[in-house]
Amino acid sequence: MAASASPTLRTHSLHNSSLSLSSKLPLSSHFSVSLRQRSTRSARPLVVVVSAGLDAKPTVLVSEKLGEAGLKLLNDFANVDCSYNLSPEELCTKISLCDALIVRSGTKVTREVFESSGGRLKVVGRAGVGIDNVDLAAATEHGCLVVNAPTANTVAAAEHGIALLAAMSRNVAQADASVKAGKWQRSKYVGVSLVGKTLAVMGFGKVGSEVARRAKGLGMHVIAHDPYAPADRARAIGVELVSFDEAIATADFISLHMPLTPATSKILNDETFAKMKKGVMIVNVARGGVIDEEALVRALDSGIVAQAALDVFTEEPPPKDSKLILHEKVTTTPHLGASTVEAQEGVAIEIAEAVVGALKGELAATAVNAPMVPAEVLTELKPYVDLAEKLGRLAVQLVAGGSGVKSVKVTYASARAPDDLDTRVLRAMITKGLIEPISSVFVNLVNADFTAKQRGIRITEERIILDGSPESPLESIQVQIADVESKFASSLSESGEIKLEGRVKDGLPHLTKVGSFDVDVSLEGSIILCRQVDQPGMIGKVASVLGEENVNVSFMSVGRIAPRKHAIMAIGVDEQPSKESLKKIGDIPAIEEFVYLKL
Ligand SMILES: NC(=O)C1=CN([C@@H]2O[C@H](COP(=O)(O)OP(=O)(O)OC[C@H]3O[C@@H](n4cnc5c(N)ncnc54)[C@H](O)[C@@H]3O)[C@@H](O)[C@H]2O)C=CC1
Ligand SMILES: O=C(O)C(=O)COP(=O)(O)O
Repeated sequence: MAASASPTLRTHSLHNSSLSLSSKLPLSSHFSVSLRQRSTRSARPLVVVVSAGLDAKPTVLVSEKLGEAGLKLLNDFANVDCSYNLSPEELCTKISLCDALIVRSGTKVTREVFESSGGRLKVVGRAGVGIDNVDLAAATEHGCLVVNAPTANTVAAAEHGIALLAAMSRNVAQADASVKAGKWQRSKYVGVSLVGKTLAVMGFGKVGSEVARRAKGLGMHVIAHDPYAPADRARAIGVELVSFDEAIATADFISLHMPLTPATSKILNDETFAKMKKGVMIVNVARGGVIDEEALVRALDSGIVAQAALDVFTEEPPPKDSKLILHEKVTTTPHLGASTVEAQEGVAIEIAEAVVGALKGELAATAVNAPMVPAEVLTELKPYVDLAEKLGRLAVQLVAGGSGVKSVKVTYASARAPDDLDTRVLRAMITKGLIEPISSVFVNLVNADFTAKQRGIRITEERIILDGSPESPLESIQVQIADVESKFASSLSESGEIKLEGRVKDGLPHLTKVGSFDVDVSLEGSIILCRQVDQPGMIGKVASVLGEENVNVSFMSVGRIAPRKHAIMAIGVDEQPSKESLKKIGDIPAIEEFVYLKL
């Protein structure tokens, strides 16, 4: 066995993962960005994704118009069904035949869609930024990864914001309609200048900062409000970050660029309009729901808001008789922010690559409902990911029928500083190993914590901080299941939990401890664990039973507490022995108990 660094007595509890995944994972695009910003190890952090486990060509349903370049990428890999304008019922019917779904903002991917998929839907790709039309909690619960294309339409949306700002300040839409109606009303459509005016950018993310940059070029004084934006990024382009109240009270123009979340829903309402400068002008290319539309009509009527230019609406398309749409001080476009030729090609490629990659089980850079793990961290953890799943798989098979798994403790021994070892992937894989052998649930990184919680399994994690070299991320992983009976009593620790420990040796996962016995078994194929009276000839006896049935033994290892007392023999087998052979092993007089475990 590899010499392990000696543990110090310092142990500390990491965190209790019994929280549901959905409550911990990003529920809005801004959250996923902030996670990304936290990563210091990689410029482009990635996410481990679902392996779709597809034998045949997968089917991808594209429910809204997607750029040709993206369709080509999809067609090279999958059967692509482009069905636009599906009713909710038609979508629910089709989805059970699809492995992936690609949408824009016009398709509502509701809980019913995930339920109707019968577990086949593995990835939803949003060809754009906003994922407010996708029920993320339902996606997570169904183990479905949601990816978006967060960058390719940023400039298009920013340019549209500027276009609306300029058009609105000079009454372009109203004047155009008037000329077309045969009028020539030069004095009616005198506008206001942008130069020297204060623009408040609400939401200083990708689009907001591009709008700010362009507005600076127009000679505007730009301030921004964004509780999560780093001040240095704002400073770098000469923008001051201010409070919400200060932004709306000092602005001549307000441009909205935040995601629609519970916190931003109707953030412009009667109360906040009342705090604005009389005559303020408002641009919205974010989401209709961030404005209370009825309150906006009142603010337009009272003159608080001089004009509004809106690309997005609470209901799309809005009702034809909407007072807001028909208001003479309102300029509208039908959600065109992302609709440039260039942006649509870019978005289509970005989403097609993400969806194909996810279906292949590769890493996804733009997952919005799974933890982000930088690529190099993942590469390093790969053998430990295998080890984690296999330990979970073995541990749960040791549980005697009838005793439900409730409490699992995972202990990581490592010389790395706690902040330098991200265990979310390992925890998810242990959960997968624990749950999949005893259920029909497909567990992945997206739904692992949620599934564990749903099944009442509380997983706690602990770290043992080792002295020694932090070169390797982990020395060992230990999985303990408390308050259960074991099929194999020798797997119980002194305090009565099922306890397994594993290590990575030469890049391969090994089982290194069962209960209090040291063993050394490479974790592949299947394993027979026997407890026997430690005496000569035992290995030969078991091997000959297996040999008679032509079951290939890949390795054997014996661990004992003291010579000539009890020993545990771990035998790796390539084929599954018959019941008769297993019985014969059990009948060998010195064998006190044994168990057959599949990996
Ligand atoms: N009209 C259209 O066709 C398009 C609309 N969009 C929408 O534009 C919005 C922004 O998109 P991106 O800039 O790409 O997203 P982003 O995630 O890069 O930026 C959003 C910013 O809003 C901030 N934010 C979150 N909560 C906030 C709050 N309560 N107050 C102020 N700021 C808050 C976040 O910290 C983040 O910096 C999204 O709603 C997106 O759906 C994006 C592209 C096209
Ligand atoms: O990317 C976004 O958030 C958008 O709003 C663009 O929507 P669309 O893809 O044009 O339906």
